[in-house]
Amino acid sequence: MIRFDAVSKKYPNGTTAVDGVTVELAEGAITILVGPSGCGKTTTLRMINRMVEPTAGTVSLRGRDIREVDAPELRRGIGYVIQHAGLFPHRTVLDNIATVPLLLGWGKKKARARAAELLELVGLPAEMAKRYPNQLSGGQQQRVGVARALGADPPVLLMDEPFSAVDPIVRAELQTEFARLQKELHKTIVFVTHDIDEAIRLGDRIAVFREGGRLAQFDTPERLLADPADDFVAGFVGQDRGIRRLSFVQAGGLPLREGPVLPVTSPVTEARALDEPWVLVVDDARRPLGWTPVADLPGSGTLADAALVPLGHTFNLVGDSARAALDSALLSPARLAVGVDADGAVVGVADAYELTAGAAPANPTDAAGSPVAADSTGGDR
Ligand SMILES: Nc1ncnc2c1ncn2[C@@H]1O[C@H](COP(=O)(O)OP(=O)(O)OP(=O)(O)O)[C@@H](O)[C@H]1O
Repeated sequence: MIRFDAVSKKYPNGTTAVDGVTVELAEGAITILVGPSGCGKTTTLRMINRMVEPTAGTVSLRGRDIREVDAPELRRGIGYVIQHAGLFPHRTVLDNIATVPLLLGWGKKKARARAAELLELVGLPAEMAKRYPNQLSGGQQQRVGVARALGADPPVLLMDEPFSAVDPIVRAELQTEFARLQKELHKTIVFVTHDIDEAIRLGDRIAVFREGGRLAQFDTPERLLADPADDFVAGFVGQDRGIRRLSFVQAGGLPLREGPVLPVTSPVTEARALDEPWVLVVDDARRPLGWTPVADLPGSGTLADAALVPLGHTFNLVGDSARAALDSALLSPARLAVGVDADGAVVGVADAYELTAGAAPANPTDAAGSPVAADSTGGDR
């Protein structure tokens, strides 16, 4: 656990970068430091590995004041990843990753074996080991940067805007990989970003800083969205926080109704009798085939003769979030989200109003469910 106790940093030029921060960062969790430019995130991060010394207060790691620990010894237990990866250009990928084990005197063979393991861990193919950093894409370089920081298996990882220099698609990939990696590794991670979406996606806890280096709120992503401490935090998390919050509600608890759902073998007369504008046509295993507008149905025959309009997408009651469900409603031609079970069979439908009424309790502390790991519609929470 990393503890900041009334920590301030005033640089010699008079800038107060961090002002009286008291916060406890949990072991084995990802804490995100987020806030506008110049609000003291990097300074705060660097005070953990003594690259910056506080001018007041105490930073402690597992109960020990870090001033009592030799900086090199302290840093051996703390990996550090920065924007643009900061790789050594004249060393191969493998040697870059092996840097810290070599510094620790592991011997070349053991250090390289470890580096090869890490290359695989971060999802890069073995043949990249011999390349030089400039022969990799930005995203690949960042992965190497993460692998290098993990070299000596440090319990703590500091990451300063590690994914900011890549395009949004690669960035999303890196975030997904990083979340997967952390599930395996359970490191204590402190991660700086100015991107609130990244913070919400990756953080177990988020520290929102305001200008002047003060902590505006320290909370779970869900609480931050549901109950921002003040106007600054509300503005920073964005206008659409209500929708984003739905990412933290499991779809399993949403209220669904039977809806206008009929097997493809049903006569068209049955579809008309439902007195609904759209009917969802399903196969014999209740898997959805498509929506059909009742007004366009042929005069006779079965729904097999009906023209089907694509569904948009369904949402899964196991594993998807309420946000995926809402998206499903908004993209549906019938404006009805289709909830399916693990076999893809239709369980029920709901419109956007029904979904959000069921998913967003008035009292934020009642919010149902825990964070949903992955959102099958693209996870863009
Ligand atoms: N070495 C330094 N000397 C003087 N002032 C500094 C120094 N490093 C940072 N600052 C100032 O301290 C404040 C906080 O900087 P810091 O880099 O911690 O902010 P940040 O939130 O990480 O910013 P960004 O998102 O732009 O990277 C800024 O006003 C910055 O100009």
